[in-house]
Amino acid sequence: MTLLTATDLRLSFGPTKALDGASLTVHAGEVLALMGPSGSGKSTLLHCLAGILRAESGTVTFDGRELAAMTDAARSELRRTAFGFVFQFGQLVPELTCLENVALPLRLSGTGRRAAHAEAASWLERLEVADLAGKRPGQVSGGQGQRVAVARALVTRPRVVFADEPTGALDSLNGERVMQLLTTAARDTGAAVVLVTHEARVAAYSDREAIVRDGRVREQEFAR
Ligand SMILES: Nc1ncnc2c1ncn2[C@@H]1O[C@H](COP(=O)(O)OP(=O)(O)OP(=O)(O)O)[C@@H](O)[C@H]1O
Repeated sequence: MTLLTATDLRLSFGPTKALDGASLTVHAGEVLALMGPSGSGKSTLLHCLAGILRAESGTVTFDGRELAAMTDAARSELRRTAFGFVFQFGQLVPELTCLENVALPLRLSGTGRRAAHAEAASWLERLEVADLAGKRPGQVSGGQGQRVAVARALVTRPRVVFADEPTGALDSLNGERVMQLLTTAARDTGAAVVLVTHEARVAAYSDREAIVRDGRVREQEFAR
């Protein structure tokens, strides 16, 4: 089932054509890796798909709704409820404990403190970092922080998780483990994952690879 579609996206930053007619389809529940050379437009495409950036032309449709036609409030609501995000670093709130960080998206959606904390604790356990619940992000390692970030991205049971170089700051062992945990949890909950990476061993966890070159999606391959 088609979940998210980008059609003929174009977006320039000054003279740089970051997207130059990019089209892509994301199917429900699949893990899709966006690969390609540095500067080819992968992050820009991810941000347009997630409704963070708006293309100058072209359309992005999620579940039959065109993002650009939605009000800002509706788009924010969609990002909060249907989308999860994992970035390379810096996405955890430093003043909050790991448990509070994971509970935050639920609290913002109106879930009570006790229920949000219970759900967050179960996600920390799933990501094998239950022992970090009371620690602040500054007190945990990079790999542990990314596990907490994955828990936070999945706690609302989103339809899509957008991950931009989620293992980019980790060594290969930690990176592989984070990818295993992310893809297993996403498959368990039925979330699709759109993943930007330049590492083949990270892309190996995907169902499908799309190659971005010069602001376009050149190939979409079924990896395995
Ligand atoms: N905010 C911005 N302002 C100016 N130029 C930008 C901006 N964002 C992206 N670009 C430019 O647009 C092009 C595409 O960038 P993008 O980050 O999407 O590429 P990428 O494929 O994700 O690269 P990398 O693999 O190095 O992260 C690059 O030439 C980049 O320098």
